[in-house]
Order: sequence, then structure tokens, then C-alpha cells
Amino acid sequence: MLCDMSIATRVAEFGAILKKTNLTNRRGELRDLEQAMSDLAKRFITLREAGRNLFLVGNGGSAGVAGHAATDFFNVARLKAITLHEASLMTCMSNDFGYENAFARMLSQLVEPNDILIAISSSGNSANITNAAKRATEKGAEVITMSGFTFDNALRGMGDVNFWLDSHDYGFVEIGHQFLLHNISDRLNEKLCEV
Ligand SMILES: O=C(CO)[C@@H](O)[C@H](O)[C@H](O)[C@H](O)COP(=O)(O)O
Repeated sequence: MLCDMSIATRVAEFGAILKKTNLTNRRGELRDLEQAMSDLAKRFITLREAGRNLFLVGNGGSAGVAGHAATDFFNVARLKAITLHEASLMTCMSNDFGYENAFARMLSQLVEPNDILIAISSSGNSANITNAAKRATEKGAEVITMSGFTFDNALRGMGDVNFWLDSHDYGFVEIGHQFLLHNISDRLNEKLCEV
């Protein structure tokens, strides 16, 4: 075995990374995780009451994370939640405007003030995700970023709320993001608990 992939070791490592979840605001100020999660759940309730939209973007495994979370936000939390990586539209936008501009082009047309964008990138340095975050902010939407890898990755400074996981391991960062998003949608699940 090249490295220790035992379940016990991986669970311990994953738990330690999650416990250290770093959450900052747009000014880079550190926020208390429990308070911020509670505030976020309340923010999603106001989003639902206002009939505004929730967009989620990511590449590769993070597109999968976005898709799972969008399903939970739609089905469990009753939000207008959608991803933007439907193959036909994504390939059209990428082919016509460049991959790095694809999500931003879509958001130019779709996003409105007081919508929310969740921008997910493990490295925090994928240009199509940082461009999406920039465009959503320009359009007056609130931006939540989820990243990992280096502390000073580009995405981490671009959101109103910025989650950062202290790991360079794609598996931990992706599943960690999924866990955190699930925790938010679970808070809006009336069958599980009330905010
Ligand atoms: O799932 C994985 C790795 O676990 C890959 O598909 C990974 O998501 C892709 O390489 C992405 O392109 C990585 O982009 P990013 O999350 O760093 O922005």
C-alpha cells in the first residue's frame, strides 16, 4: 500500500478537516461557523419567501456536488435551485465564448439582484468559477464560495460568504463541501428540524 487509506484513518482525517472549516466574509473576517451556518439557513428561507433563485456551479466532481445540492435545495428546501452545466447549453456557451466564460455568460442572462450563487471549486482557481462569482456580484446577487487547497486561492476572496477547507485532497474537499451544503438543506427540512 502506498499510503494509509484505511477507513479509520480517513474518517479521522476528514473529521479534523471539517471541524476546522474556515468561514470568512467579503472583508476576509473570520466568522463563527455555527452562527454563520444558522444565519445561512435563515438567509435561504428569505430567498424562498422572496421567490428568488439559487444557482450552483462547479467543474467535474464539484459539478456533481452542485447537482446533488441543487436537488436537495429544490426538493427538500423547496427553493428555486438549479445548476448550469446541462450539456447542450454548457457546450454551446463554451464553444461560442470560451470555457472560462461559459457560466458567466449564462449568469449575465439569468441572475437578478438578491439571487444567490454558490460557486464551488476545490482548487479555488478555476477561471470559469471565479468569472461566474464576479459576474453574479456585478449583477447584485449574493455569492457563496466553497474552496480548498491554498488559503489564498482566488475564489476565497470573492464571496459574501466563503467556505474554505484546509486540505489539498480532492476527495476530502469535495465531500466536505457536499457535507456542508447538505447540512444547510437539512436545516430547512421540516421533517428533520426547524432552523
Ligand atoms: O472529481 C475530481 C477529483 O476528485 C475531478 O473531476 C475534479 O473535479 C476536476 O479535475 C475539476 O476540473 C477540478 O476543478 P476545481 O474543483 O479545482 O475547480
